[in-house]
Amino acid sequence: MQRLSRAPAFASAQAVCPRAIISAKHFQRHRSAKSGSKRIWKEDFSNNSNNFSHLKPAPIRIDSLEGFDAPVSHSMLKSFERDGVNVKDSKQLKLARDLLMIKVPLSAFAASPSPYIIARLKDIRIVDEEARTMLSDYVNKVSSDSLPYMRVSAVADALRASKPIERFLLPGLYEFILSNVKHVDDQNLRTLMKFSDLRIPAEWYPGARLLKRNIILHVGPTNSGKTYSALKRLQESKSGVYSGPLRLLAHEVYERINKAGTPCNLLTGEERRISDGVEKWACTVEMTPLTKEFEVAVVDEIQMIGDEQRGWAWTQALLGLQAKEVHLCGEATVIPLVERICEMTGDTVTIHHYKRLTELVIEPKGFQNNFNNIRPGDCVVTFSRKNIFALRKRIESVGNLKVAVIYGNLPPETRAEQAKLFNSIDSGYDVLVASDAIGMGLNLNIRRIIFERMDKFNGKEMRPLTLSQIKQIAGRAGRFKTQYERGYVCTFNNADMRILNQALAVTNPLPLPSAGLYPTLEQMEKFAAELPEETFTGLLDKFEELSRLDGDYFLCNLSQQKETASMIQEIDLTLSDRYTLVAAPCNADNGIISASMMKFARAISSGDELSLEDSKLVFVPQEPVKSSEKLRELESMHKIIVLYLWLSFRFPSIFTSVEAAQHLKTESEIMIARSLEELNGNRKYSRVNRHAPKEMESSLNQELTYSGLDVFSGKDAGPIEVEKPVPLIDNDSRGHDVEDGRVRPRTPWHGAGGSDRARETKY
Ligand SMILES: Nc1ncnc2c1ncn2[C@@H]1O[C@H](COP(=O)(O)OP(=O)(O)OP(=O)(O)O)[C@@H](O)[C@H]1O
Repeated sequence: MQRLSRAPAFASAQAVCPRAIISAKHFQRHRSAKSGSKRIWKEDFSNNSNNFSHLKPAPIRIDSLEGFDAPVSHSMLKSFERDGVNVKDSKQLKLARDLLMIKVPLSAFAASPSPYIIARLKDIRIVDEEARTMLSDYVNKVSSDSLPYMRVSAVADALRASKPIERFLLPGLYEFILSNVKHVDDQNLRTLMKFSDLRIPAEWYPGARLLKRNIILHVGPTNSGKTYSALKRLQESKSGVYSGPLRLLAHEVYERINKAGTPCNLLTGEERRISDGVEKWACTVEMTPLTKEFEVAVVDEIQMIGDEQRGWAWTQALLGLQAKEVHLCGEATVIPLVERICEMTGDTVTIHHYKRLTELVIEPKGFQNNFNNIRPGDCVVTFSRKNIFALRKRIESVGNLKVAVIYGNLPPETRAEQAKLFNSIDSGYDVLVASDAIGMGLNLNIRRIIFERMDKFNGKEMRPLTLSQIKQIAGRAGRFKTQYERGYVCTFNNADMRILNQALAVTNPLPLPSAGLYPTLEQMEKFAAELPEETFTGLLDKFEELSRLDGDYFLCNLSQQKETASMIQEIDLTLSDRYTLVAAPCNADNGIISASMMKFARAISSGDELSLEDSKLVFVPQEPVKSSEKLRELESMHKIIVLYLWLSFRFPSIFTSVEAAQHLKTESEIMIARSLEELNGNRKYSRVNRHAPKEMESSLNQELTYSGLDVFSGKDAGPIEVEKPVPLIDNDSRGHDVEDGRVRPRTPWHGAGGSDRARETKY
């Protein structure tokens, strides 16, 4: 692997930086001499946490406040009144509430900094007393809302969105240090911070900025006809594009438009049906064409702009689509965010509100843990694959009912097939057992949604469902113009009914605080040129650490990309290849899929053609499989084929056997469907008898508190009385804290690279 040499970064930092010379204005105290050891550092912080007890929210400054349109609970209002807050002033109230929210995490950030923060400060030669002072001063500045680049509202929004708070506070801390500490000054670091500056993403799309766009927001609950109206405009237009979250939805629109007699192209990660001169497009949102001009664009499920992993694709579509009329369909929680973004881009915003077309009723008694209560048209929602099969077995054993299943790991085609079986009166299928994969993209004739549980494993821990998830899933019951126009919803366990009642009573859920971003290839190339020795994972880490964002944006979680990057690190590839490969649909936790990814990456590295047959990675059995484990393997085979197809569009000279791959894909889908039919779960369903989730810090809890509702008491349920929220008066638009940062911190990863080297260097 070709490498460019450079001096050890930290050594250069030591050479350049003199010891602490702290600006007299901001930092009166100097760090104690000769106390640089880690041990002393740790003791200093742990033993002196009381030193930070003076950290109190500063007095409210009305002139710096932002709009606030949410209700608060009576008890909170009373407590603010006692503290002298004029609760009739929405701005004062918002700041008081945000300050209350950030007080403890901010104090903790300064008083007990994590080893990560300590290490970052040490990197820039700030340790011990100086570091302690720095953190304390920074936190005081933040809580007095006087730093233009780190506002109280932004910190509170980050907390509400469960963002890692220290990650959020770090770029601001760097900025604060560089504007106040003279010894931290480094050209290389300034350059790195410049290339990772993500504060004005609207500028990345000059084509769209040249247009006067009208953004039409269609907001409302599920089943309210939002997408129907937007698609009508698309159909009437001369040229237009639909961007949806799922391959299934892109296919549906593609077929609908073609059926109506207008030719339409299809563009998804792994499928392209494109003809010259065709002016209508249906795409998955990541594939949205941003260089073509359209009359009308429709972006579906716009609330996914806040999705931790995929949010960037919606942001890119919103900022970059070149269409005079851009229709966004989704939840009302996006309104303030879209308005703020459009204020920046200069686009006009028109909002259309929708109401549910059908009635949704909460069954007061719930399901009462009785399988004899299952009826045709019911959909039981649970979140583990094993539970799905166990429940199917149990339901089929109790009554004379046949159960279809839908879960995320199934190919979209199989999910659509199962939905069709469930919807059809003649298929013999009566009941559906499904995961939250039913929340989007499927037309389902559901009479009643029954939540088997209200929490879900997120890869690390069990987390309560978010309000948006509960509403999205519950809203699937009762579909317009089907036999079940009135929908019902309940839970398996009585204890969960309280959460369901509360969640569905919320009419003003927490607004989405920010939109996702992802570094562009150009940004990564420039950034990498400064760090030619760095691995791709290291580059992503450092980009994440240094990137500065306006409060309306967040950097998407790059952990999946980093996992793939680490996996293929030893393979000789260009930066651009790596950038492409880390975005591939690849689950690094799945052994078979990651082994395939390695083989594919090696083929790209060598430049040798690789057919799917020759790769010997995929084996599709000729008979249905009989166990859940074997089915899982078959599902993985399908994913490898999809990965191959995905790569075939990006590296067409390497992955050439597209037709054979498509054929294998269809074969595997057929075999998965047949296996599903014959598979008899071998796990017995055991009823989970739990009370409502205990985590009082949960995101749902926060959302409910925000909405002025009482949160889980842990008591057994039944319908509850909902406290009436107190509406507030003002609804100002939020200002932007965009500023031209001029100061950057020194970091230890100093590279000597020029910008042209990134292309030459193999990463
Ligand atoms: N005016 C209408 N005439 C006929 N059918 C309609 C009309 N409006 C909506 N529908 C049908 O009602 C169903 C729900 O509409 P649509 O998919 O647009 O809802 P939505 O608000 O986008 O919610 P979801 O998130 O569930 O997609 C669809 O089957 C749609 O075809």
